[in-house]
Amino acid sequence: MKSLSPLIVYKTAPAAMGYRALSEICGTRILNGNITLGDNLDQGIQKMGEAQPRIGFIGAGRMATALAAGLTTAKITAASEIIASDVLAEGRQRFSDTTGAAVTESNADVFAAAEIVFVAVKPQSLPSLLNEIQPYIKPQHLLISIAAGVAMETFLEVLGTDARLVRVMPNTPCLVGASASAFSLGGAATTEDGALVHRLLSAVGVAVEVPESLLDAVTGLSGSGPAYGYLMIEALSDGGVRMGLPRDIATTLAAQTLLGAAKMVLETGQHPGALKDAVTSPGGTTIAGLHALENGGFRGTVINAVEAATRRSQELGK
Ligand SMILES: NC(=O)C1=CN([C@@H]2O[C@H](COP(=O)(O)OP(=O)(O)OC[C@H]3O[C@@H](n4cnc5c(N)ncnc54)[C@H](O)[C@@H]3O)[C@@H](O)[C@H]2O)C=CC1
Ligand SMILES: O=C(O)[C@@H]1CCC=N1
Repeated sequence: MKSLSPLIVYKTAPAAMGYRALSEICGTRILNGNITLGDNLDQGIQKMGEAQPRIGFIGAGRMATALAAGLTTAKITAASEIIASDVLAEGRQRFSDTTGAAVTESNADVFAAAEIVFVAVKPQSLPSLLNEIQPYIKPQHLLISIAAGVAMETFLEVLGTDARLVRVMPNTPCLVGASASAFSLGGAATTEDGALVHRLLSAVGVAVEVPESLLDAVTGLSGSGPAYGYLMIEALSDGGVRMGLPRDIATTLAAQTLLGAAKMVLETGQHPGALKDAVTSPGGTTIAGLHALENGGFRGTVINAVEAATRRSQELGK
């Protein structure tokens, strides 16, 4: 085992990887919240709090709650290492009930306690928020914006170009470890910051790095996309009910069918069109259903939906 000073342990342990990363790096063990140092370490970090960068959320709404709950379920961090602020008591209550993490009314508290800070307020709340938090941001902070549409330039104009900033477009299935996220680095964000964000997002689903110019399209597709999926599931279920199936059975079959189709695309690597053809017998049932969908403009409607949501994301940033 290497002999490392606490400072190097602190800098080397990927922020937010928590107990697990510290253990891997320096052979520490955690007992009752205290670190037992590896045999060959020179000296010690006595308490976890001295070594562990924490994760903060400004805005404890639906997306922040889903992310925090997903991260703790994935054991990438502990609830005790998360703090969130919200102006609304209701938001704070829901966040703490769902995640078990600390909450506060004060955005300053979050910057004092956490080094990785997700900005998770609505785009419309951002202009005043940025002015408020500007004095709290120090070099140790990595800022992660999940706001739809808002370019990193808007942040950096207020915060200065030396702020370490990453823009992420996640989606709510991170709650169940099945999100699709994309991110871009900005400001003074380093490759290590990018690797850290990739690890965090990968713990709750799939994550890809894209140029910032593509993030509005990502928002129109996967950011908003879960809602399109729910609509499809609900519609399939309605179809089943119309044809006589009980509602609970229809919804289970509809959701599992979309899950199965998605897994087939991701796990076989086959083109969706080829997989569709494998379901479609000549003169059979599937082509009758597909014909009805095509007559209703299904593909064009879905393409229009992604386009409309992308355009709205672009507007929100203006
Ligand atoms: N909901 C979703 O599926 C997704 C949302 N996003 C983005 O995440 C962000 C948050 O969205 P949601 O969680 O859906 O909204 P939300 O409305 O559920 O949460 C936002 C929270 O921010 C709080 N807030 C407002 N001003 C504040 C301030 N000055 N200081 C502290 N807290 C403040 C609000 O009280 C609210 O609880 C948005 O920018 C949205 O574009 C991104 C991807 C998906
Ligand atoms: O509807 C919205 O504006 C947010 C951004 C992506 C998903 N929900």
